[in-house]
Amino acid sequence: MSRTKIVAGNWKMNQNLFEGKQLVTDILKRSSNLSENVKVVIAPPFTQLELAASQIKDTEGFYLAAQNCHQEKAGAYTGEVSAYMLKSVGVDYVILGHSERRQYFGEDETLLAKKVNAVLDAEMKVIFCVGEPLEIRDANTQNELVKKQILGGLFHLDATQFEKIVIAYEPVWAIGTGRTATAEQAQDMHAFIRSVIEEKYGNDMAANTTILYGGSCNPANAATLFACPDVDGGLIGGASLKADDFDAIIKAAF
Ligand SMILES: O=C[C@H](O)COP(=O)(O)O
Repeated sequence: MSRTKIVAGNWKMNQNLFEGKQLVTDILKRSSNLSENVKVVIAPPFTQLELAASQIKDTEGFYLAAQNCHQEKAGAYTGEVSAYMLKSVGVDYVILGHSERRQYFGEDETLLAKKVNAVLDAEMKVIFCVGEPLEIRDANTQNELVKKQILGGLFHLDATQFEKIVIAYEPVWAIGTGRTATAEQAQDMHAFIRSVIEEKYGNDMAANTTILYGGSCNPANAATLFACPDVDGGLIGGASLKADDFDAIIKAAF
């Protein structure tokens, strides 16, 4: 088994250019000299990407992600940004399927499958988010929903393409709420996701796919979550906006 551990900071719609520049500087000050088996991914807003790319370019172990992209390469889509454009500013990963995109922008599996293709065509990797809202968790049908999200968004890919996918499990009820999934809940879902991957792509792919946990992850709970055998790091929201907290979470992944 050779899984890459990743700690990714999703800034969401936060930080102007100057605040973001300072945040990257502060993170680099604390978290450089990482071991090679942990990757740190910074996902700032579009406006920050080019600058952040120049700030991290000489620091080993740091990578850049965008938070979304359009599914087409170019055209009359006012206000949109394509994967092809993101690649040209040095983006390595694109986050797709985040529950906020699903909820506020109506993104469904059909659209997400096209976006996944666009990112892979542009030779970047995908951090594909899945996760259930509270009512699904309360009804104990979270496995069915997460399986449907993975099937619809990713299972059209061949094995070579699927190797470029990182999955992030983010229970919607834990995002920005301070209510974290227990280590047991996270482990159960991550193991289930691995079993779903195994059914289609086999044991090696299942064992090698990086699966992140996201949802109110912070310095106090990161080590416990990351100690779960099927949790390979985290997708961090609020705590990624504070350099000290993000650094502590990164160090919990070692
Ligand atoms: O993408 C990140 C997640 O939505 C988690 O956000 P949070 O850490 O603020 O709960």
